[in-house]
Amino acid sequence: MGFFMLPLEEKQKYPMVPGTVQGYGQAFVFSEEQKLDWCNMFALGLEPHYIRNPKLWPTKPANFCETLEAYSREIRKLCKNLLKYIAISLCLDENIFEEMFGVAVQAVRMNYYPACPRPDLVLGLSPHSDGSALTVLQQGKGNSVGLQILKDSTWVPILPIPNALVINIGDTIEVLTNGRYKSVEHRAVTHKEKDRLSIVTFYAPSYEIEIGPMDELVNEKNPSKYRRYNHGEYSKHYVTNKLEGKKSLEFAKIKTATTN
Ligand SMILES: O=C(O)CCC(=O)C(=O)O
Ligand SMILES: [Fe+2]
Repeated sequence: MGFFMLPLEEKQKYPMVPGTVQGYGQAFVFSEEQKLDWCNMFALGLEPHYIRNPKLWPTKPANFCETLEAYSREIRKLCKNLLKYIAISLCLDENIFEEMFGVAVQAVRMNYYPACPRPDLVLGLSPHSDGSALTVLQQGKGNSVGLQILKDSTWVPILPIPNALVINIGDTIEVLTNGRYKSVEHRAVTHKEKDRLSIVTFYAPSYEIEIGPMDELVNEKNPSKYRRYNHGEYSKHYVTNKLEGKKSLEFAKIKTATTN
C-alpha cells in the first residue's frame, strides 16, 4: 500500500503517459466520453530487462524496488511451475510452455481502489479477461471484497483467503490450449467505506513468438478455434483497446463462415 499513500505530487513523478502502459495513472482510457474506472494504477514492466523504464521506478518508499524484485522472482518461479502442471494436466511434455515462451514477459500492476461514495454507479475495474498466459493476483490483507468472476452468467465474488494468491488463466493459454483452458472474465467492484489494493502479476510469452492452438490439442473432433498470430501484436491490440469482457480475444478467433 506504501506507494499509494505517498502525496500526489510524489506519485505524479512517475506518470503513465497516454499511449503507454507503465507508471502511475489510469490505463485503458481512450475517449473523453468514457466513464472512468474507480482505480489508480501503478504498473511496471519487469522482465526481460529491456522492457523496464528505470525512470518509473520510485525512490520512495525506500525499500520498494528491492521488495518488488524479490517478490517478482518468486512469482516467476510460481508461474513456471503452474505452466508445468497445466502441461501435465493436458498430457503434454512438462516443459512445453517454457520452451515455447522464450524469455517470458513479466509485468506487475498495483491497483488501488479508494472507497467510493456510490459503488452502484461506478466499477473499480471494467469486465475483462487478461491478455497474459497466467495472472497471479494478491489482495491486500483485511481489504473489502472487490474481485468478481463471471461464472454461468453470474458475477461471483472471490473472497480473499489470508496468505493465498488468486491465479487467473489469461487469453494466451486459452488460445494455446485451443479452449481446453478458458480465460476467466473478471471485474473489480468498489466499496462504500473501504479501500482496496490488489497486486497483479502478468506472465506471458516473449513478444516475438507466434501463438496458436498447439498441434497436440487440434484434431478432427477439436478443430482449431483460433488463428496463428504474433504475441507482440496481440499485446499491442490488447492495450490499445478498452476493457470489454472477452472482446479482445475476438482478435484471435477464427470466424466461421455464415451463409447470409
Ligand atoms: O483488483 C482486482 O482484483 C482485479 C485486477 C485485475 O483484474 C487486473 O489488474 O487485471
Ligand atoms: Fe484482470
